Amino acid sequence: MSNQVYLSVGSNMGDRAANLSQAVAQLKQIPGVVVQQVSPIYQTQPVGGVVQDDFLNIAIRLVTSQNAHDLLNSLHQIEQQLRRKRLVHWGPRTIDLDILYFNHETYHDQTLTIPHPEIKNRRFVLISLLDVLNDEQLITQTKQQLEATPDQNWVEIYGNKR
Ligand SMILES: Nc1ncnc2c1ncn2[C@@H]1O[C@H](COP(=O)(O)OP(=O)(O)OP(=O)(O)O)[C@@H](O)[C@H]1O
Ligand SMILES: Nc1nc2c(c(=O)[nH]1)N=C(CO)CN2
Repeated sequence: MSNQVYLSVGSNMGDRAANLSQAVAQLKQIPGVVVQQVSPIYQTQPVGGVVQDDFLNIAIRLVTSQNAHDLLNSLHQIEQQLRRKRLVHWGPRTIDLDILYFNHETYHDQTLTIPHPEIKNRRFVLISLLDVLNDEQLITQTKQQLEATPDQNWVEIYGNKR
């Protein structure tokens, strides 16, 4: 379980809170994954210009023995099980699971970019990530990114469910 990973999870279709909790439950079932912390749920204004319903978003801290590509495949399986359909880029979705950080690695190929390139552009990611980070370097960096982000979309606590 040597890899420290942070995820962002979002839903804006159907029973959004149920979608998030099912995604967390399914993450816990993946062999070689231990979920360590889940942020509060945030209700967030859609980022990116597509007119669509508000999202619920969470961030997750986990450790895994899987490599990044195997973890991404596992996340895609969860998305398929929750019947995500990819129709519109940055558009509505029952569930979306993004890898934000994988250790302190940087990586890019056709299927995977780490760190996720949109982190600093998304307040909902920065705010939820700060709830689960336990890495001083990333906490400092994330606070700086939050102060500097041009994203002005609202982000509010949705509830106490985890
Ligand atoms: N860090 C990453 N986490 C998750 N997916 C990634 C990552 N880097 C690249 N991808 C790739 O992005 C592809 C498209 O993802 P997706 O359809 O979820 O994009 P999106 O949710 O519309 O946009 P965004 O990734 O900016 O949130 C995935 O199939 C995956 O291969
Ligand atoms: N508020 C919010 N906006 C988004 C989100 C999201 O999860 N939350 N995901 C997107 C594409 O992944 C695009 N825009």
